[in-house]
Amino acid sequence: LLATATIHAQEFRLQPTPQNYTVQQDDSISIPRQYRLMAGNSLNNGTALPLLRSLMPEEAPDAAFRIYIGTKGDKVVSSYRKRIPQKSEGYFLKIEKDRIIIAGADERGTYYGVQTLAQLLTLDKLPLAEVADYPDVPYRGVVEGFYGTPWSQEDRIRQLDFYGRNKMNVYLYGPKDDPYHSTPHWRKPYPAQEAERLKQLVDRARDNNVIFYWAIHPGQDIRWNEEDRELLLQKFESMYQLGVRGFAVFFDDISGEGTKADKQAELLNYIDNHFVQVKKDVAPLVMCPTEYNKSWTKVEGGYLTTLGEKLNKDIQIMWTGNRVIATIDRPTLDFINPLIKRKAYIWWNFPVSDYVRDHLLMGPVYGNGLDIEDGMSAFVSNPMEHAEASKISLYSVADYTWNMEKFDSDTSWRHAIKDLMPLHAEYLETFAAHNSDLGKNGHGFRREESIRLQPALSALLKSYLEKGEIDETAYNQVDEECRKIILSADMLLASGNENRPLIDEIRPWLTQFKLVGEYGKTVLEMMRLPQQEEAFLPGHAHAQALQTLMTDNDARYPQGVKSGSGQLMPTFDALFEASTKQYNQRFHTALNARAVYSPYTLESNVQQLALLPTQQKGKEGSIAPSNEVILWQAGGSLTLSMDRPRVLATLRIDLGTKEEGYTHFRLETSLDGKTWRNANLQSVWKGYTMQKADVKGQKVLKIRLTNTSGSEQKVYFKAFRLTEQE
Ligand SMILES: CCCCCN1[C@H](CO)[C@@H](O)[C@@H](O)[C@@H]1CC(=O)NC
Repeated sequence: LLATATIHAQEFRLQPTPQNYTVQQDDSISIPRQYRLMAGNSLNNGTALPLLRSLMPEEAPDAAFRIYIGTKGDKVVSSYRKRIPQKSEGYFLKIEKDRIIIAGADERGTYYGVQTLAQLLTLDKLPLAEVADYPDVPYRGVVEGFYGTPWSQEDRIRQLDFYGRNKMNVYLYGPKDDPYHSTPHWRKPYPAQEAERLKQLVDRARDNNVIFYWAIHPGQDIRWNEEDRELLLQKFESMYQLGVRGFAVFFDDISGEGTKADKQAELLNYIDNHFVQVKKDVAPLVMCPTEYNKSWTKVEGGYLTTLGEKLNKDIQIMWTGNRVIATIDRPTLDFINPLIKRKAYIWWNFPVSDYVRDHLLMGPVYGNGLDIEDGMSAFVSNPMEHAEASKISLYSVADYTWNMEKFDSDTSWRHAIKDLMPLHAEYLETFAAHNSDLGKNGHGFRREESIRLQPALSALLKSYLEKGEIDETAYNQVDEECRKIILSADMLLASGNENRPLIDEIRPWLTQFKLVGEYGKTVLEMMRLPQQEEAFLPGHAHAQALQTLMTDNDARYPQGVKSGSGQLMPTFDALFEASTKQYNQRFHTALNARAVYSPYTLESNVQQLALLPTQQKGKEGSIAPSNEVILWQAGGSLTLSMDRPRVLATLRIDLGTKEEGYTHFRLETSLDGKTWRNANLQSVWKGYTMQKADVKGQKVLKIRLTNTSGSEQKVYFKAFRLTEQE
C-alpha cells in the first residue's frame, strides 16, 4: 500500500484529464474523519451518494466539516450554481478548509465529481482544489463486439467498475458469438440463467452510472415482415424487463436480404416510434450499418444516403472510419457526417485483435485527431477478447474522449499501466512496449513497437550486416534491454495477486516474451564468436532450441503466440542468420542459417487470407484460421506450396458453410505447379461445415482453392489442415 501511495504521490494525475483543475499552492487539509452531509434530494435514487458514502463513511450531524452535494437546482448547492459548467455530465468540485462542494449539471455529472474526489482521496492530504469539468464527447465507452470467446461475467463486472472510475458512460453488449444476440436465437429470450447474469450486469452498470446497451444482430436471417418485427420488439421488451435502458441494432458483417437500407430504416424507425419514444426512459437507439466503413461504401449505391434521409434524427449511426480498422480524423468525419446527416457514432476497432489473435495490442492509443470532438456523437472502443489487457487502451480512450485537446498519448499510456499494476508498473511497461504491433494482417493496420529501442536495434543490425562490425553502444543497449525483458517476464509471472486476471490472460505471451529475451541474449553472444570454430557452436544450438520453443504454441492458442514480432524478433533473426552465415563461410560448414523455418508457404489474392500464418507440427500442417467474414472475390484463390513434394494423408477444410456453399469452390492439387487435378470434397459429418478431400497417398507440391462461382462469396475460414503420410 505504501508503494502505491508513493507512486501516486510522485506522479499524481487526475484521470481523465479535467478541463479545468486549479490547486491553491501547497495548501492542503488532512482528510476529514467525520463530516456533515448536506445532500440535494435530486440525488435520492442516483449512485453519487452511495459512492460518496463508500469513500467517506463517517457521517456525523454535528461534525464541523461539511460536504454539500447536489445537482443544478438543488438548494444545497444554489450558491455555486454559476460555477457548474453548462454541459451535460459537467460538475464543479471545490475543496475548502471546512467543506467540500460537489455540484453537477445533472446526476451523472455529480457522480463524476465524486469519482474525481475519490482520486484526490488517494493522496495523503487533500489539496485545496477547484475542478470545473465536463466531457468533450457525449457518449464514451466500449462495444463488446468482437469475434471469439466473449468476456466472462467476472470480466464484465470488473469492466463496468473500471468505466465508472474512468467516466465512461456507455457499454454496448454485442459479442458476435452470443447466439441470443445474433443468428440463430436472436428471436428467443435468454434462458433463465443467462438472463439473471445479464440482470446483474445491468445493475452493476447502473451502480457505475454506465448506460448498458443491449445490441441485437438479426441481419443474417431477418425477414422483413410483421412477425419478425414483433419478435424483435418482444426481445427488446424482455431485455427492458431485465433493466436494460439502451438498445442497438447491428447490421454489420451480413449478406443477403438483411442488407437493404430502406428495410433497415423502416424497422429502426418503427422500433424508435413504438418502443424507444414510448418508454421515455430509454437512451437514443443506436444502429450499426452494413456499410460501416468507407472502403466498403459505394456512395452512389445510396445505402448511406438512404439511412441518412430516412432514419429518425435521434437514431445514432455507427462508423469505423475509412477502413474496418482505422484511426479517426477530420477528413473521416467530413466524409461520413454529411452522408448520414448527423454526427457519426464512432465504433473504433482498437484494440480488438480477433483478426490477429496471436498478438496482444498493449501499446499507446494514438493516431486519432485531437480536434474532432465536435464531429462525433460517440467514440466507443471494440476491445480484445482479453478484458484486463484491453484496459491499457481503454484507459486512454476514456482520457481521449473526455478531454481531447489535452490528450497526451504517452503520458496516458504510462498512467494506464500504473493503474493496472501499480506495484509492477515498470515491468508491465517493458512488456507492453514490446507487444504492440499486430504484424502483417488483412486490414493493413500496424502499430509502433519497441519505440525507445528502435535506434539501437537498427544501428546494431546495420553495422553488423554492412561492415561485420559490432556497434558497442547499440550492443550494450540491446543487451541491457534483453536483461530487462527476462526480468520483467519473471516478475510479472510471479506477481501473485496484484492483478491475477491480467496475468492469467497474458501468461502465454509472458512465457514467449522471456524466450524472446533469452533468444536476444544468445544471438548477441553469437555475434562475438563467428571466428571461433568451437565456441560458436553451443550458442548456435541454444538459439535453435529457443526458436523451436517459440514455435511450440500454447495449446489454448493453436494459431500461435507472438511477442516482440514488430522489431525485436526480426532483428534477432537477422543477426542469427548473419552470424551463422559468417561462421559457415569462415569454416566451410553448413550450419542451418534460417531462423524461421516452415515447409509451407501461402500465397493468395484474397486480401484477408494472404497474410495468415502457416504452421507445422510434426506431420501436421495448417493455415491459421481467421475469425472474420472473408470477402472471397470471384476467381480469388489460395495456394499452399510445399518446400518439396510431400505425400498427403488427409486434408480438411472448413469454410463455415453448408454443402451447397462448397459448390462455389474448386480444390486442386499439383505436383509440378503447372498441371492441376481436381480433388473432390465431401462433408465429414452430416450437417457440419467441415469437409474432407480425397487426397490420401497423393504426392503434391501445391494445393489450390479457388472461388469458381463467378461472384463474391462471404465465407468463414475456420480450418485448413493437412497431415502427411509417415
Ligand atoms: C470482414 C471484416 C470483418 C471486420 C470485423 N470487425 C471487427 C474486426 O475484426 C470484429 O471484431 C467485428 O466485430 C467487426 C465488425 C465491425 O467492425 N462492425 C462495425
